[in-house]
Amino acid sequence: MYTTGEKLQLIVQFHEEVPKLFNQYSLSEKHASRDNEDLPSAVLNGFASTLADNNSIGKQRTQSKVEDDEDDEVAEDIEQMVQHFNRPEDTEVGVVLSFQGSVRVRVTESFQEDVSLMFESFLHRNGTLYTCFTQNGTRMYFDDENGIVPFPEELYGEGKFINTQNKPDKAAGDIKQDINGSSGYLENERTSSFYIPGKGMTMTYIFEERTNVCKYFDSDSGAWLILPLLWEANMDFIKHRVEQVKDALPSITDYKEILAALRLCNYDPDEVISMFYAMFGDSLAAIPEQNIESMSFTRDVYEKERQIENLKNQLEERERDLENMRLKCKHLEEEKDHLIRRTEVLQNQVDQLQSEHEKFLKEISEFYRKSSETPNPGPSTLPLKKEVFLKLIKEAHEINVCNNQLRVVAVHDLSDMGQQLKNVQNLMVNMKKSNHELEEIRALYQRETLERKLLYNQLQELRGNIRVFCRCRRDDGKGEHLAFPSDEDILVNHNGSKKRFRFDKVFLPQCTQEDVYEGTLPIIKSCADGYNVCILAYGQTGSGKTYTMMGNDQRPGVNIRSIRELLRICQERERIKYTIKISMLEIYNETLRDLLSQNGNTQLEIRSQGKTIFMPGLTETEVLTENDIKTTMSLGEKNRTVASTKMNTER
Ligand SMILES: Nc1ncnc2c1ncn2[C@@H]1O[C@H](COP(=O)(O)OP(=O)(O)OP(=O)(O)O)[C@@H](O)[C@H]1O
Repeated sequence: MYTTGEKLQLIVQFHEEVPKLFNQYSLSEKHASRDNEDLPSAVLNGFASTLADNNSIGKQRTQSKVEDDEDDEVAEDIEQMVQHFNRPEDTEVGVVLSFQGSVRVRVTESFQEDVSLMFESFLHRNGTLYTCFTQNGTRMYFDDENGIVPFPEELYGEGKFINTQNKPDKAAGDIKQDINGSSGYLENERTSSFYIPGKGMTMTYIFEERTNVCKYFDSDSGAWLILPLLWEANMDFIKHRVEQVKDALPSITDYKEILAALRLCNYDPDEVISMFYAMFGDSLAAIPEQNIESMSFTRDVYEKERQIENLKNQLEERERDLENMRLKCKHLEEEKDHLIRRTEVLQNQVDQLQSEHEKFLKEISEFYRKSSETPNPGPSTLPLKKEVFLKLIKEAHEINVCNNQLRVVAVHDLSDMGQQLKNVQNLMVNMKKSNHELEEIRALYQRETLERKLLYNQLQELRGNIRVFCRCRRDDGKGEHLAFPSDEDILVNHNGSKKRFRFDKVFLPQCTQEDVYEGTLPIIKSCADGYNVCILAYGQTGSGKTYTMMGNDQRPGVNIRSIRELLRICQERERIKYTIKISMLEIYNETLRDLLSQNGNTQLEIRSQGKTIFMPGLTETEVLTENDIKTTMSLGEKNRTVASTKMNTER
């Protein structure tokens, strides 16, 4: 994992010259681990009970849980075969099945006959289990495509029949008698035999016993339900007991196996230890190194799962905090804007009052000046008439009144202005405080965003740095060769044999371009956080690599959608300056060609310096908008098409 600062580059390779190792490694690794995991449970749980008519079996019937996909398939096969032998509706058929032992089909009185079929299991060396039976001297089996067909002869040399026609021995009969004291066709229903390495064929019997069961109260259904194994594994009470068993028997590495044994033994670790000793004896003393490794690996997986869960919770909590802060920030910003507007209004009022005040003072001083300049007509020079004199006194009085009124108004206005100034000062102080608070919240927000990003990328790393997805293309012309038992598995049916492949995710033929893109979205986000990411399409010619990566105008592929998302993230993060550059190159017949060069045909060389691999002269085109991307990519596409046409003509 490298951090690359601000430079992001998405290199898309188109051709299938990419080493196959990449895919094969992850496939074989996963498949191998699954095989190891499944073997004990496939064998131990190989008991299916399918009941066409429960009543016909009475109280003794056994309902075993088939916990494995393969077991399911076998049970299904058997059911299909039984249907093949089924009679019309008026016939009751009671069936007791054990696919490792024998199967009896009892037909009631209306048929007046008993039909007994012996079922056999054939274990192919690739792990496929075939359930066969013999009809008219021919060994048959149920094939998913063709129904019931003769068992292919070529398979005989590729595997072996297990527990073929194992008749229960005397001991089994004795136990049966002791326990039930009954006889009849149900006699061996719980009896079977099983091959134990080192011990040979060993008789088994299903005992009915009371055991403690750990349940939880499910408030949705209002019922007490059995805890799934994985949940139970995380309970301190259980963990402690599992550790006790592990400490005593380090060679027992399968966590699930210990848990299952604990369940069986009433959660008594001593009993579990005794049971394992009885089963495996001295071989328990030898501790193969790889078992210890695998044990610590299992522990690591649980630990990682817990970490992922914690990280997820932390991430959610941070996101909630961030949302609150974002709201608070927004609120403070609005308050700040409001205060600024209010301050501006008040400032205008103050300015207006001040100019009015100045104007008023001017008027007063003008008035005084004029009144002092008015010549005092002396009694000697101007004989003052009585009326004029009275008029002047009246006017002087009025002016005095006016003057006093103006003084009152001026004093009032001045105190008003003082108050307003005080308000403005308070507002300014508040605004500074809010600004400070805003800065603090902004810093906190940035810190939280950074932490969220780190947690997010940590989560991605924990989920696995290399993820292999498989997209299956619709092909209406060909029959159904693929089955999809889960989101992560593909079952390939080839000439009657089935092979299971496991991926991080399987996209069914009906999955859309959006679905596939959704799968890649998390790593696009990591790319914007400065991590190197690579999305690679690999597959047979015509399998849909170009369609998935490029798509068309109506259904754009992963490339266009990813860069669209990158552009969106870059625009959202205003404070960071991102540069997005595109390079396109093609590898064909061991030759590298720069698809964005001027002539579209420049050959390139690969060089390495330390751990860095680069191609000197590879064109990098900067893109700013989605249109730029489309133009650049269609230029690359055009050069690619032209080049391949040329090559075709040359051949
Ligand atoms: N999921 C799909 N849905 C619809 N059409 C598809 C799908 N996948 C592929 N196709 C179509 O199948 C054809 C072959 O696909 P595409 O060219 O993508 O294969 P390719 O793996 O890139 O082949 P090559 O290796 O020869 O370049 C194209 O016409 C494409 O439109």
